Parts: sequence; structure tokens; C-alpha cells
Amino acid sequence: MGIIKDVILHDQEAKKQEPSKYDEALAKYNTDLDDNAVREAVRKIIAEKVPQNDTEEVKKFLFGSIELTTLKTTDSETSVLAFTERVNDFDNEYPELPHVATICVYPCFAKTVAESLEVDGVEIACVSGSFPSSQARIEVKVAEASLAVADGATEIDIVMPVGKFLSGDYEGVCDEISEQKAACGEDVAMKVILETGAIKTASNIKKASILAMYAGADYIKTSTGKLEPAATPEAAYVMCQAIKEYYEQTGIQIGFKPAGGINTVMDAITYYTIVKEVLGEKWLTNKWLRLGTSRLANMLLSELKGEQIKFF
Ligand SMILES: O=C[C@H](O)COP(=O)(O)O
Repeated sequence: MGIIKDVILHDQEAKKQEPSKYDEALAKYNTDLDDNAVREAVRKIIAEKVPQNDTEEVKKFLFGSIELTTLKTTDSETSVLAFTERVNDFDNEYPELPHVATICVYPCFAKTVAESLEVDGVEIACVSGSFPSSQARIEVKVAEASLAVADGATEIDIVMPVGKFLSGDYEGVCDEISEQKAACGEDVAMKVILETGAIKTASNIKKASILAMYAGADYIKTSTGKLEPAATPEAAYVMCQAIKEYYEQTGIQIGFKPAGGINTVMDAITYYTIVKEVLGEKWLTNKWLRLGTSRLANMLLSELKGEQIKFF
């Protein structure tokens, strides 16, 4: 046992010391961030900018950016079918509102959604990559993504291997992300969940964002929603900064998805405002800004209609 432990520790140390192509990429960015400065920047945005976005127009936009999510242990084909049929019904019942951006489900339900969804333009997102822990062999993660795509998923949400990231194995992190992007293919957008509540510091969040984008992420996403804290305005601010700098360096536009713990309409308006202030108007479409949430749709609908509604 002692020898095995020594070998593992030796390999981990060796990996940390080998310079990888990703160290070169990281070196182009300032990843030495001050958490207090981030908190202060966010406090200012919330105090000065959020109130002006508390409008009907923004709320309608946010509705159309929702990734309507059901990720429950109790989900079944029957419940997922009913969930999808609510999205189908929505177009008829509220023609004045945009439809949600995606339906987000576990990969075993991709087929159920694909066979029953009738609304054009609603994407089918499947969590994958051994969601939410990311603790599985890469072969399993690749197979999970491939099977979901074969069943009709049009977007795949994977989880960054957080343990590897915290051990400093950036090459291992990026290899896993790249392999899963290859399984998705060019036409299926892949979101990489950083689980910001676990990696905690602004510097770690910036590094993970950069690594994920260089490794093939089409979107970066804050959280699984299965661990506390989930999305926070501070994590969103740092991730948007990273997306902006990556765009300046490479010309590649990457989407942003705050997800998990979006519990009020004001939370959603706060994320919208951070994206607007840091990334600008170019990101304010339901392609580039998504909100991963299981509760927001009913709350936004109630506010927009002026009465308590539980549609989904
Ligand atoms: O990606 C979406 C999240 O899992 C949803 O989290 P939530 O249930 O806290 O809204």
C-alpha cells in the first residue's frame, strides 16, 4: 500500500512539474485575482446597474434564455414526457412570450424528449460526464456523451474533473474535456460545468474557465446545482471576464450559463446585468446567455402575468 501511494504521489508531482501546452495558454491571462476586489466590483454592479434592468423586456428575454431543467432522482419517462408536453403546450397558451431555450435532462431521457418535443428552436441539453461528481473513467464519460447525442441530445453539459483540477493536473483536466468534445462533435455544443462552489477562489475560477475554453468548451457553466454554494454573482463576474479576455485573444465567442440556486427573478436579472456589463450586448441573446434553473420559469411567468402561475 505504501509503495502504491508513493507511486501515485510521485506521478502527481511529476505531472505538476511538466509544463503543458495549457500552462502556455494560462500564462497569457491574469489569473492572480483578489477575491475582495471581485466582491467589490460585483457589489458596485448590483447597486448601480441591476435596478435599471428590472424591466418587462429583460424578464421576457430571460424567459427565452432558460434551460428548463429537471434533474431529479425521481424523474421517469412519464414525468419527462409530461415536462416536455408542457413546453409544447406553452407556445399555444402564451404565444406572446418566447419559448424556453432548452429542456435539460439526464441523458437516459434524451430520446423521450427528442421524440416528443414539437417546438422548433428548443434545444435538448443532457447533463453528462458522470454528472454531478465527474468521478468516472473517461471511457464512461465519452460513452455517456456519445449515447446521449445518438439519442437526440443537441447540447451536452459535462462536469470538469474538479479533483484533478485541485490536484494541479491541468493537462488531465483538459484531455478529458477535449475527449468529450470530440464525442459531441462540432454540431453539438458542449458546456463545461466548473463547479465554482468547490474550486472557490476567483483565481481558481479564472484558471478553470481558461482551461475549459482552450480544451473545447462552447459554453462555461457555473454549477451542477447539486452542491452548495451553486452559482454566485462573483463566480459569474470572473467567468465573464475570462470569456471576454479569451475572445480578445482568440476571436472565439464562448457562451455563459449560470446554473443552480437561481431562486428569484432578481437573481436572474443580476446575472443578466453582469453579462451586460462585462461582456456587452453581443452576449445578450439566448444563444450566448443561458440560465440553468428548475424554478425560474414559473417565477418569471408569474411576474410577467401579474398572478401566481405554476405552469411547469
Ligand atoms: O443546470 C441546472 C441546475 O442543476 C438546476 O439547479 P436548480 O435546481 O438549483 O435550479
